[in-house]
Amino acid sequence: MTQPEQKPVIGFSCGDLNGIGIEIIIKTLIDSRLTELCTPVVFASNKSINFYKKSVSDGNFNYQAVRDFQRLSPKTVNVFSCWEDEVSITPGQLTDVGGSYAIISLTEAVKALKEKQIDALVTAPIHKKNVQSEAFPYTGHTPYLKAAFEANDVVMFMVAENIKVALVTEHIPVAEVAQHITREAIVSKLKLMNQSLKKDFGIDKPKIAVLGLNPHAGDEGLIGKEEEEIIKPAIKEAKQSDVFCFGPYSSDAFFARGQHEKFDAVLAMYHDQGLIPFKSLAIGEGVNYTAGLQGIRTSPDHGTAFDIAGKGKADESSIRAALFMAIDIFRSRNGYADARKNPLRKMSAAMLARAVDEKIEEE
Ligand SMILES: NC(=O)C1=CN([C@@H]2O[C@H](COP(=O)(O)OP(=O)(O)OC[C@H]3O[C@@H](n4cnc5c(N)ncnc54)[C@H](O)[C@@H]3O)[C@@H](O)[C@H]2O)C=CC1
Ligand SMILES: NCC(=O)COP(=O)(O)O
Repeated sequence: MTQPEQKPVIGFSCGDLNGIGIEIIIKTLIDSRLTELCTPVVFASNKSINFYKKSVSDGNFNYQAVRDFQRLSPKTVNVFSCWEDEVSITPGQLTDVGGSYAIISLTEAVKALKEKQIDALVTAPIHKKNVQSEAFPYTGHTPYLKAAFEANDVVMFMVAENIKVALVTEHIPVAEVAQHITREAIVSKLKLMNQSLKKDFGIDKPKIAVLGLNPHAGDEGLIGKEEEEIIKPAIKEAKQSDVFCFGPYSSDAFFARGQHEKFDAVLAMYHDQGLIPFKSLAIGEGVNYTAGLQGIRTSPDHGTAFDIAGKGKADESSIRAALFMAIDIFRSRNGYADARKNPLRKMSAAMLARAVDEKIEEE
């Protein structure tokens, strides 16, 4: 892996072979100026890259194929060959092949992230259904990464310039949401958000809003008890752990009235409660970040988009934002560590004034 002051090595997993993943990766990395900021490594195969090169208007995408991280070129895009097989690529179709090669790419990339061969990983979208297997029983990248890194907890953090939204529950049926809203889960997500906002986004004293679960945040217990019995006590507990958090707020008007602008981030109770306002306000430039993980993983905020796959119509703005965010977080984490290397630097002037010099006995 690179030294902090050098440019980071950023891996890309290719996502579903029949989705828009490889197309948006090519559309992003075709801009050769990016190699001044990072060394990109795409986990895929030459043939799959060549297949999608055609759907990019000028098709003029240069790369070098590698099988050894020692041979990465810092001057061009590197394609790390994960398979040599002849694979049938059928854009727009939900096939086992599309899913299984997505997982080959992802597992190879995550291995590289864990072994610090790459500094951060940008994942292109997978289809949740066709990746299911005994080896991959996960409803997405987030739970897979949590298991791969043996993390106690992680939080799905949707991040854009103008809005940051994290989720308590992710990909579970709506019928099961309420039973997963627990005090422990909320406190854990709040602590992870707080830590991530400081360490990854450089916000010293983050201010977090917590949404309610029920209409009108339960209307003082009339329309559901979760706010009174679970969410308010969780906010109180998190505050005692130095998390500057407030709520629960009624979610229906929260974003429409611009309340999110008064906070550094918002914790939503379930997927659509957070992602509908997020995607509407991030206007195509939102990033899905897995906070709480030792490794850095970002992703575009959209899915496989089978309806437009292979047609050259996919917009790469979100995956480009995911790449820039991965680079920023890499820098921010290193800066955070550096700034705290010497605790003396954190001492206030008053503390320094009160400090008494250690007596050094003369020989
Ligand atoms: N990070 C990941 O791996 C993600 C995976 N998914 C998965 O993707 C699959 C399809 O999900 P959907 O709900 O249909 O959402 P989707 O994001 O794939 O598509 C929704 C609509 O947005 C359009 N769209 C999406 N990305 C676009 C882009 N970059 N440029 C232009 N148009 C774009 C699509 O054409 C479609 O009309 C599901 O299996 C879902 O679970 C969804 C979100 C993230
Ligand atoms: N709605 C976000 C999504 O589907 C991505 O999930 P994950 O793959 O990042 O866990």
